[in-house]
Amino acid sequence: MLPDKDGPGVGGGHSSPGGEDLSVSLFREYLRLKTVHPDPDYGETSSSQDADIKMRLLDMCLLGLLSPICRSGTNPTLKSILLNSHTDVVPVYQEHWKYDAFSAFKDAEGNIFARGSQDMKCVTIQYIQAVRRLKAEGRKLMRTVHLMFVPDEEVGGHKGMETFVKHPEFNKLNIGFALDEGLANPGEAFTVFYGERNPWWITVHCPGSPGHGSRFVENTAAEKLRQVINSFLDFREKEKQRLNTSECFTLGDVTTVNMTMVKGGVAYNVIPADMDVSFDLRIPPKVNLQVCTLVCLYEGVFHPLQKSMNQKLTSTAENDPWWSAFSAACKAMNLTLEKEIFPAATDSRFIRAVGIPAIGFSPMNRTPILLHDHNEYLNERVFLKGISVFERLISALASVPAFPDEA
Ligand SMILES: CSCC[C@H](NC(C)=O)C(=O)O
Ligand SMILES: [Zn+2]
Ligand SMILES: [Zn+2]
Repeated sequence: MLPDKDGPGVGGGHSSPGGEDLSVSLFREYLRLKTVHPDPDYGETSSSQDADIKMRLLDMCLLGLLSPICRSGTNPTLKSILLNSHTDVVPVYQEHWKYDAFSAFKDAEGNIFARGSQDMKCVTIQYIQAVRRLKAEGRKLMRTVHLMFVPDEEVGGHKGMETFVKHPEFNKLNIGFALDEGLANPGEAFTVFYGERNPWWITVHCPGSPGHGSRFVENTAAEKLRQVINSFLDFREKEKQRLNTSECFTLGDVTTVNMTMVKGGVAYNVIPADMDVSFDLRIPPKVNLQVCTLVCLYEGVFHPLQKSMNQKLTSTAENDPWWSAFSAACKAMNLTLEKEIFPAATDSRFIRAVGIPAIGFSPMNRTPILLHDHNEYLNERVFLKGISVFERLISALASVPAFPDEA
């Protein structure tokens, strides 16, 4: 995917014969690669080489490719900066799209429509182009910068970042601070995420007495199922009220509960011996997870598919060196930041879990949140501004002075 030195180049006002900025052309080219679940084609994303950036493929997982790329710093013993992005995208309902979701169609306003335009192929190309611009300008970076392109984030990261953070190769990168994906902001401000809610995907099994569909059988599975559904949905209603009645709350501050699957039954006239109901819960980092576990156990046997217990937050204290470099660079660019807890789950949770501070940040203001939605798009001007934003941020983060224990 990465073009050669003679390829599209660093953009920044340089345009292709069609008059399009070269970075935009590269972005659209990347959007056309079908790295879409359930059968993402990761092949092309990792096939090319780049003369500016040293690239290594690590094929340690069964399905995916993990590709750390490094731009060496002048002091390689210092902790490095990780710019992480996932290469996979979620499926589309093509019939609901105005344009082919993998054509990267650009309309007259410069809106580029494609799956992944917000989540998160924009950020991948912005990182690459920002690092190249720094290189082209001859800027020396004190700390090494690693770009990592990981697979399978959209299906839980098991064959991607979850595995990679435990691998010795990850350790060798000596990462001190990471950037990963965030969300668009419809207003003027930019949202930054310093933590995430814990995803719990649980199935409650409701066994009961079977019998003929014409009788009043006691203790049926459906009665148990109803109790379970009622208590989960009652809690959902309370949390929804809490969100709607407090101005200071965002989605990341409350627990969401959604019933997402129900299974059971074999025939109209046979009372089933069991029924299953599944929920997607997202629990804020400050909620006591032990209590949640007890509540769930009280409801019945449950089999968690996802049950993240990681409650680590990244410091946004004024005196934190990483945050202070990040926020000062944003201030210098007159960007207003809104700090939030990420409502869903990203690879940042695995990075934070191994003790590395991570900030979720996709520089997309004046943009509706359309990740996983129909007609996902990003405007080319917003995209291009993001490259300049990352250029300043990367430079600031790579210049964070050595800590006493790094000397
Ligand atoms: C829990 S693993 C699935 C990850 C997915 N991430 C996003 C950003 O949509 C989610 O939160 O559902
Ligand atoms: Zn994403
Ligand atoms: Zn996603």
